[in-house]
Amino acid sequence: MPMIDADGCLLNVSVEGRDGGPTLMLSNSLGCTLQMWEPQMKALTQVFRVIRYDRRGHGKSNVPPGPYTMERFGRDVLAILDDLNIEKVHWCGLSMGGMVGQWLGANAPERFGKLILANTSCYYAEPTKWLERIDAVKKGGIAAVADAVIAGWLTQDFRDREPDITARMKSMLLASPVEGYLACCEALSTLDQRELLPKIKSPTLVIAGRHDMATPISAGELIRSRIPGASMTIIDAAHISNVEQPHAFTDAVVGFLTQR
Ligand SMILES: O=C(O)CC1=CCC(=O)O1
Repeated sequence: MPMIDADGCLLNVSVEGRDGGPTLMLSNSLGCTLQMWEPQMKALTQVFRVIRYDRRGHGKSNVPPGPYTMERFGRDVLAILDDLNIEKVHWCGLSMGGMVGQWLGANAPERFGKLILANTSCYYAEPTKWLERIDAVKKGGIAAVADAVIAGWLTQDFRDREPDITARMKSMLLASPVEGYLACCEALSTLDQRELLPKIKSPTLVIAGRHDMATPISAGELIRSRIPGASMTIIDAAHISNVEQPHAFTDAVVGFLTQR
């Protein structure tokens, strides 16, 4: 896996899949590494060259001091594409990954074919919940918020049915570097990309989770309504819908990206 330099921050990047196929870039949720896409990799790599990466502050990437911004996260992606000499990709980002996708679609449209913005938001009407989370993590580490976060990621039904997957997701969250996690929460506390959305010209699919309380269907609907021509699919899942409903998620991604 290459480490790619984005303005002095080394980012952990993985490139797999079909050589010469169209390229799809995947972008993670807060507190997740590129491993979160494991349920999709077998199917996606048969059709696409797939780029995954750990956002700065996460996984095996460096953890420079915050604050971070959506622009910084977007420029990190452009640095990865430049380093790999890749002109244009499709984008699928979940949660924060969808927020970075909004920034990129509006600010670097020539680099993106189609966009998939899953379980995401363009702003938070109640940013105080991020300030409270920052406070709790500063006092007690990520363990202080882990159970509540996991309850938002996966429905109770899924957690009862799939304790091993749930435990793996919790370990991934708990392994997040605290400084990186906090710097990302700070970026979320000031998020407002509502004015960017009408600038997005790429064909866009918004995916929402029927049981997602973190970025509810109404947040997805707001994004859909502001991006010209965007469509929306609802999956029977909570926030991390690609893990909770891997087949439905993969089908939605492949169907949208391969349709003419
Ligand atoms: O981790 C969460 O609580 C949910 C979330 C919101 C933005 C994001 O990336 O994850």
